[in-house]
Amino acid sequence: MKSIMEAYDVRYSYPGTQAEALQGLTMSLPEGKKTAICGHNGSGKSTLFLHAVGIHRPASGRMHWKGAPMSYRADDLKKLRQQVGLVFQDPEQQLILSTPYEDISYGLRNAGVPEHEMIRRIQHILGTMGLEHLANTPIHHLSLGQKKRVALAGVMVLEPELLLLDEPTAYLDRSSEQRLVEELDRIHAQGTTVVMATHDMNLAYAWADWVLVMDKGKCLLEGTPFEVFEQEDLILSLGLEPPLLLQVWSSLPEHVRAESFPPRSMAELKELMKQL
Ligand SMILES: Nc1ncnc2c1ncn2[C@@H]1O[C@H](COP(=O)(O)OP(=O)(O)OP(=O)(O)O)[C@@H](O)[C@H]1O
Repeated sequence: MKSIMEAYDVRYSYPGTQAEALQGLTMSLPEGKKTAICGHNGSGKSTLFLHAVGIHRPASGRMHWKGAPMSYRADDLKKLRQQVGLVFQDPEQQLILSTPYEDISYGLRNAGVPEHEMIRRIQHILGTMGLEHLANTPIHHLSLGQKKRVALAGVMVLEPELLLLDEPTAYLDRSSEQRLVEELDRIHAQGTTVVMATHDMNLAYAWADWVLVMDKGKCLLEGTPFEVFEQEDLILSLGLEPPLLLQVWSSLPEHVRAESFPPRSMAELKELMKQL
């Protein structure tokens, strides 16, 4: 599997702290896939993302982008941040201007995109993300789900090759979550590598092609969702909840499991249940 970004033995401590947030992190993100990075609070997921866009720099070890060591020169970082988009967990940290239209145009303006091209790209992203009617609404009037979509639009308008999302579904209701996941699938289908950090094992299992599990600033496990989550004892020992679909699957009779694949959705589980 070709990787788009790698970390090699990366160590990092926040200024003024003793403890290391990344403690020799080695991992790779597969190109063209949907990857979920799981881990409990403080395992280092956000710190990894901040390294991925060059906001933080390893104290030791290396980050690689597309097979080459990352360069921290200002112009290279500017280029990197157009190719690697990061959506923060809290949209308030990301949305700085007063309306979605202005906010989405900010990155394009910074990137020096000509005015006519800027207008075309903003109209396109507002349309594809169903945000046209909110374009000139004050951001503080938007719901959390709407703010998260605007923050995503502001990153996607730069057409990154790698999209990183930190807890994109946190605090969203079921329908807003569904809508966001559909949006991510659409973005992925158009060729973007998509990576989300999440606490939601059910979502990671159902959505991802590839899963990384982090603990104490290291990557402990990686593989397909089934390969990772079938290691139930390890998942539990890391304080994570095994996905519900797999818990139900493992309680099905041996003969049903022997003749089928583990379900990735409720619909697939219901089909299996008919065999009982
Ligand atoms: N700005 C900061 N200053 C000091 N320490 C920090 C800072 N941000 C994170 N840390 C510490 O670094 C470690 C890794 O935190 P990080 O936010 O990367 O984890 P995370 O897996 O993203 O957690 P969460 O799921 O809660 O977002 C934690 O011990 C955390 O307390």
